[in-house]
Amino acid sequence: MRGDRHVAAVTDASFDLAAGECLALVGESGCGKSVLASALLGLLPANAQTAGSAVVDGVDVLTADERTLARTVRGRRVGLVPQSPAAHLTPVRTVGVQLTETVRALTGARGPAARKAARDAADRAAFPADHLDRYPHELSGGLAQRAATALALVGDAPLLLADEPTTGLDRDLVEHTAAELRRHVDQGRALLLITHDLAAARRTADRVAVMYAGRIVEISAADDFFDGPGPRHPYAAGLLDALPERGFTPIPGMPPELGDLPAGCAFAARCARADARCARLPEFSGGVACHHAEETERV
Ligand SMILES: Nc1ncnc2c1ncn2[C@@H]1O[C@H](COP(=O)(O)OP(=O)(O)OP(=O)(O)O)[C@@H](O)[C@H]1O
Ligand code: NI
Repeated sequence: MRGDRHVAAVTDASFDLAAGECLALVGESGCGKSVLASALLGLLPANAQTAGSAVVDGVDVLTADERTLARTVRGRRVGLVPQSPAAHLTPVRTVGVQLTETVRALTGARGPAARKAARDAADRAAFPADHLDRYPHELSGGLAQRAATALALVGDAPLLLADEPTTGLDRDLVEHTAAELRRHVDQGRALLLITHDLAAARRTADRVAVMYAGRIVEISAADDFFDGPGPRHPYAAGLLDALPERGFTPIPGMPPELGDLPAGCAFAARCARADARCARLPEFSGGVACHHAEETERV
């Protein structure tokens, strides 16, 4: 940022994701989820500084040059399911034409072969073939979502990245989108699902990663997280308790400014269990970053 100031948008994030697995990345607005996703697509702003590595199917996307990213990563190794399909699709071209263009760009196929590959991608995303000649504004929200997913599937990328794919959709459509994303996982793709919607995460994910103030503070199996024994990090427990069906109890206070983080645990100021140890940054170990995780009952 201007002057010498900087924002630690994502710090020490470490996780792996296997084929056929879905990891849900959850956390409050501004905690760094989308920045992490942008890093995996090589789409960080030009002034961003990175360290470490993020290997997707053999390519380190943090150090790869623009040409490598454009030719081998975006669409080919990582398929993006966008947050707002209506804004992602080109308004002046039909879905079929957009799909065919994407096939050409990613596979080099031409003519009938390209059109067949476009129809196949539509089919895999459950987009109806008789709607391929429609323009985006002629589609319902659900069909626009499937059209955008079809575009993400064209390059047969082993990793799908979905940033808030269910935001703004009504309940039926959320269920539907979650089920369809899960189907792609069951067919062998890896899915990083970024979401505010814990219900959608529960429906789709094998594991849950909770992010707070730029750090992953807990990673656990979705079954453990949602159904018991429950989250181990007090922040993760707070997120669950804030759900309407779990008492609607908000976490007191606000997350810290990422440009002005405390030296110790960033959650301590809002945490009922905070004590002197929390002035020191907790190590991430055994799936959780909290000084209290080992010695007490799960919260
Ligand atoms: N180019 C940038 N310059 C300065 N700060 C940035 C930049 N990009 C992101 N940030 C900051 O990084 C932080 C993380 O943003 P990010 O968009 O990843 O949050 P998020 O978890 O995706 O939130 P949301 O749930 O609202 O989408 C925010 O505090 C944001 O202001
Ligand atoms: Ni975001």
